[in-house]
Amino acid sequence: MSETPSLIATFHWLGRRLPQVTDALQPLSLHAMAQFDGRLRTAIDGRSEDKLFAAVDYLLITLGVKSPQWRDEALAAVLPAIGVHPDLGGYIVHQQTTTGWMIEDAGGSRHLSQLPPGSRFASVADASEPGETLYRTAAQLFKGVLKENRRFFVLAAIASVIINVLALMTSLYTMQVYDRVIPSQGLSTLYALTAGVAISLVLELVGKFARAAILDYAIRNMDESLSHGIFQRLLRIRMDQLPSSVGTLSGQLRSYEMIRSFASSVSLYLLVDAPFALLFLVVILMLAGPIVTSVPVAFLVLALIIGFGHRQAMERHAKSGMRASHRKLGLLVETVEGAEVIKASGAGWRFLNRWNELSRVNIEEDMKLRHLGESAGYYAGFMQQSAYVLLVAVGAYVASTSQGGLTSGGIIACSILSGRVLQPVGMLPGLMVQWANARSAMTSIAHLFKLKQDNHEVGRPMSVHRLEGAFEMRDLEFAYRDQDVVLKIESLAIQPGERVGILGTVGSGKSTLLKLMTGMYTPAKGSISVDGIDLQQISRVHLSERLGYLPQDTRLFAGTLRDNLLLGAIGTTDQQVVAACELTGLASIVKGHRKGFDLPIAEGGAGLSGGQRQLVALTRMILTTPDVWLLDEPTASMDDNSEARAIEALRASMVAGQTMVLVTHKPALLQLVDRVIILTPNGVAVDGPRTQVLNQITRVRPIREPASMPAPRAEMGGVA
Ligand SMILES: Nc1ncnc2c1ncn2[C@@H]1O[C@H](COP(=O)(O)OP(=O)(O)OP(=O)(O)O)[C@@H](O)[C@H]1O
Repeated sequence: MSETPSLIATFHWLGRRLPQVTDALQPLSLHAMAQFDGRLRTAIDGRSEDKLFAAVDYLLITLGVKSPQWRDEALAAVLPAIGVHPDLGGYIVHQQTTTGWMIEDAGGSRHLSQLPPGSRFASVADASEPGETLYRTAAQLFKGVLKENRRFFVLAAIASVIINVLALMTSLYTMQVYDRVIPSQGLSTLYALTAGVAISLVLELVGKFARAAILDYAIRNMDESLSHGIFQRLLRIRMDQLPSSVGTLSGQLRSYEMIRSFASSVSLYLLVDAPFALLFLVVILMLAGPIVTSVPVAFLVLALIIGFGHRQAMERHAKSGMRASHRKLGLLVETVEGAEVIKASGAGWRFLNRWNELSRVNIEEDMKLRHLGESAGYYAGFMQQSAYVLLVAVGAYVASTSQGGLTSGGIIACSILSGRVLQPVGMLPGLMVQWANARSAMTSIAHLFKLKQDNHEVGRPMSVHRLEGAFEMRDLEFAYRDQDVVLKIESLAIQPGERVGILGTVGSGKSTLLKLMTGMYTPAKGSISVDGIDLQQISRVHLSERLGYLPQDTRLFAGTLRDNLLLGAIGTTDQQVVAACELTGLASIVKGHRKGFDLPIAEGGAGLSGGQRQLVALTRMILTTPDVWLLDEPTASMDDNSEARAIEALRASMVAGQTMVLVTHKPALLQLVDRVIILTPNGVAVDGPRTQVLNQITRVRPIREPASMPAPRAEMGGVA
């Protein structure tokens, strides 16, 4: 087994790549990646093949493969599989072909006539059992995460029993001192009792620390799993299901913090002690009889009634307060994003008015919630004090009127225990405010979980490793959420290898058609398929990999230029990045900046011009080497020179036989296509070979011919 760092690198690549290959798998957490790395290094340093396979077993099990089976040969029936060679490292076997195997390793995808001898193989096909690791509802997620951590709660409950039993000692000690030590002046008994109670106090303290540490650990675990689960759900929401308000959506996601703060609140820890109120009541009953016990019982019931009486109002205010705060967040996002337009149009005052109105509602609801919490708190305090006084009074009455029964030590012990019974009630108001917030946060998150996901209701999405690009649409209708139909297509077929240009007036549905072809949106009616398979049946991850989509509004993300170019790419080498940048002309921007590829890019791509952003997006797309190219106005913000270069870059990057669909208003781009479709909201108006359609348009109104309009190239495929 070699010790080269590149051997480790092949396994690191495998760790990053595998979750994407079978998309039902969970991505590897940083912690798991570190564990995997540690095991790998031990195996490689010790030159132990067994340990190497054990390390890869760890990776597979972490990713959801129940019991990895290693074989000496790859079986076509159980692909995809991973191959491990002790010297060459890890790779993925995707497909068996008539002449060999399609494999993928850190260097990219390749065809091999035979798999490297000495490799062993384990299938990862079983790992994508649907619904195994993904929760369908928010409630399932919360329950699942609680279940995963239940052993910690059992330990915390055991610690609670010990703590509460030890807590009895103080009251019993007091009783013994009053009833035995003082009357008999037994100092040695006092010393022994005091030593005993001191030990029990220390043990109680230790127990409390231990319980807090256990719960802390459990809550941290739950926190990680919940935030992971919620964000993962967000990433899987189908595009046409996403709420139109970014603010509301981010508010809904952020509201998860409320649940966390509820789950980690100190009062919740103390609530664990609540069931022990029953134990204390039993002890009071044994010490002082039913009349005295009725006092804490009556106050406990009364406090609970008052507390829960406040609950409904609290939840109502929490809900409307949260709604206002989500809308405030939405307004904030919109204002920051549109600051330039707001300033230029002098509309600041409108936004300020809306902000003030939302703030007013938000503050009012918060105040009401706080007042309710405070008043419930005052009542609880009043109950505790009254219970104490009444217990002493009733105890004294019972002691005075009955013979040989209750002693003064017994009364003091009972009053201490009664305080313990009512202690959780004092926590109730604060807890209820947090509960009200957590409940409305739960409702928000439940809404998020109700939105349909990619591959909705498809039991096992299909894996595709290559797309021919034959699209077919039948009786297609599409409407954005709760709106009118914006696109109708009775019948449209695109053959593999065709290069199609889509023209049409503003708002005629060109971009919408392209979005539907990506499979990110689903039609309200009718069907859309690629290579004979309904788009929704194909795994979203596989579609994203094989289907290149360049949207009209190019979005870049905070980070460096390199981060943006490599977004989602794995195994792309620096040479490939440089070559793609040379091709599109992005290289001149890189060379012109002191930081080169590390050029910082701010949120949303600020720092680059519109045309530069498009160049980055185009280069990114070229680097992903898709099978099908869906381009929406790829050069809309470019000047003529940049556009000409972008056209050449596209021409050079598209392989013969690949399908391309291009939406454009720019005649120059039409040189890339050999078929033109003119779209209207009511469907396809014109469809035919480029020259014929352009001539037809020119007869109606003159159109500028593309600057250079070469004859359709052989590899562009035939025209319809
Ligand atoms: N996210 C959206 N939510 C609601 N309606 C939308 C959305 N996007 C587009 N529309 C509507 O759908 C219709 C078609 O829009 P689309 O963007 O597909 O047109 P287009 O032909 O690409 O226009 P353009 O040439 O201006 O880019 C328009 O009437 C538009 O108002």
